[in-house]
Amino acid sequence: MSTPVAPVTETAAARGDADEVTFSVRNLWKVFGGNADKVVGTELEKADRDRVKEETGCTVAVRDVSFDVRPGEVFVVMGLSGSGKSTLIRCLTRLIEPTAGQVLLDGEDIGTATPQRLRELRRHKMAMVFQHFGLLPNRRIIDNVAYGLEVRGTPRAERYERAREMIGMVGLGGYENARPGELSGGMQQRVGLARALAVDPEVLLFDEPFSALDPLIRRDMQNEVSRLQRELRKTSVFITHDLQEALRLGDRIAIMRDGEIVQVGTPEEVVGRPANAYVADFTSDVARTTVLTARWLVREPYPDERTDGPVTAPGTVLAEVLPMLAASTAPVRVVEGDTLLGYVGRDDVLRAIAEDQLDGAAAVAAIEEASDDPSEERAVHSSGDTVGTRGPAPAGSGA
Ligand SMILES: Nc1ncnc2c1ncn2[C@@H]1O[C@H](COP(=O)(O)OP(=O)(O)OP(=O)(O)O)[C@@H](O)[C@H]1O
Repeated sequence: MSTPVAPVTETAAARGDADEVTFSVRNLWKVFGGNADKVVGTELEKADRDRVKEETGCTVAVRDVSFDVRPGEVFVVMGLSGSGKSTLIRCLTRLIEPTAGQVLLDGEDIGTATPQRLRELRRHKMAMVFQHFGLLPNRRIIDNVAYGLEVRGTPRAERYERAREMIGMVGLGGYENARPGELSGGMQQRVGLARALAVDPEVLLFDEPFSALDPLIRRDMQNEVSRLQRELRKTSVFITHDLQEALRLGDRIAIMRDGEIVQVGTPEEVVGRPANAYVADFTSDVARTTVLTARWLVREPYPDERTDGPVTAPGTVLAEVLPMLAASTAPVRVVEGDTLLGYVGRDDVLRAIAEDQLDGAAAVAAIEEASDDPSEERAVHSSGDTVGTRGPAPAGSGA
């Protein structure tokens, strides 16, 4: 092929510059109960939650969690109720004191910050959006949005100007003087969002912000967050128990189970190459063609294959690649900027669809079989990143 083909690694696009990190979380633990010191650093560290509870009366809410959040990314933490998501996000700001481990924000150790420094960080660097909005009911919308700036001591005219701007940004222009009780749930959550954005934080923390909203409004709010994210590129940690929400919003998703992170990966990695049977089961209802993109399947051309097919971007989902392939006998050319990454043909997409037809049980069984090798299991847990056995080989590997 005359055009250079960039190496395609599974997470290169999502990872960006791996050296840059906003949040760095290392071996974080939260054990609720008076005997926490009898758990971390003892042989009970490895015991399951029930045994720890039985022997010490403690609840292991977060267990030895490590991950990095990179500047500008939306890092979603997803898990069922009780998996430890809320505890984890609260440990990031020390709203809950971690039992052990380290949280660095831009390299600064949150754990050793003085109460005053912690207040400064919470006021200037981070803002939180809660499930139950947390609005002050007797204050007007504009006062609620300006609240964080008021606490910071920003002059009145300046904070109202900024609040008005943010209210406009979330689509609530005209409601400045209304009270929260006069607004619908979705609108109140927009106020919550405007309030968080008003302080121009470096990091936005979302704790199940849309769980109380009905499905259509919820969808609306997800689109709103996506739009704002495209415009503002705020580093965000987003907690949800809804897989579709995680897939829609996350640049990367961490899946939690019983306090542990079982996989961290892009939506494609989590759906296309689940790290274990639990994740496979979790994602088995997701239509792969709506999540996997051309980048996932891209390959070198076969000998004598036509190379004049339609052009598409690597981020195009397979559901949209399909009609292009139906209209052309040549494979699609996957192009990013000026670089031809490679090709995706009918067979490639058909194979991906065929895998989608595997029933959940078959997929889970295949993964269970693959993860019988204990070294693989260790790899998943030690790196915290995706190390699966399924998925296509990268282009250039001869696959
Ligand atoms: N203050 C607390 N004291 C004792 N146990 C707690 C406390 N807070 C949470 N837990 C326990 O820690 C575990 C993790 O709870 P957490 O609320 O973090 O999970 P979650 O994934 O956010 O669930 P949900 O979505 O239901 O809020 C649960 O077993 C919960 O009962």
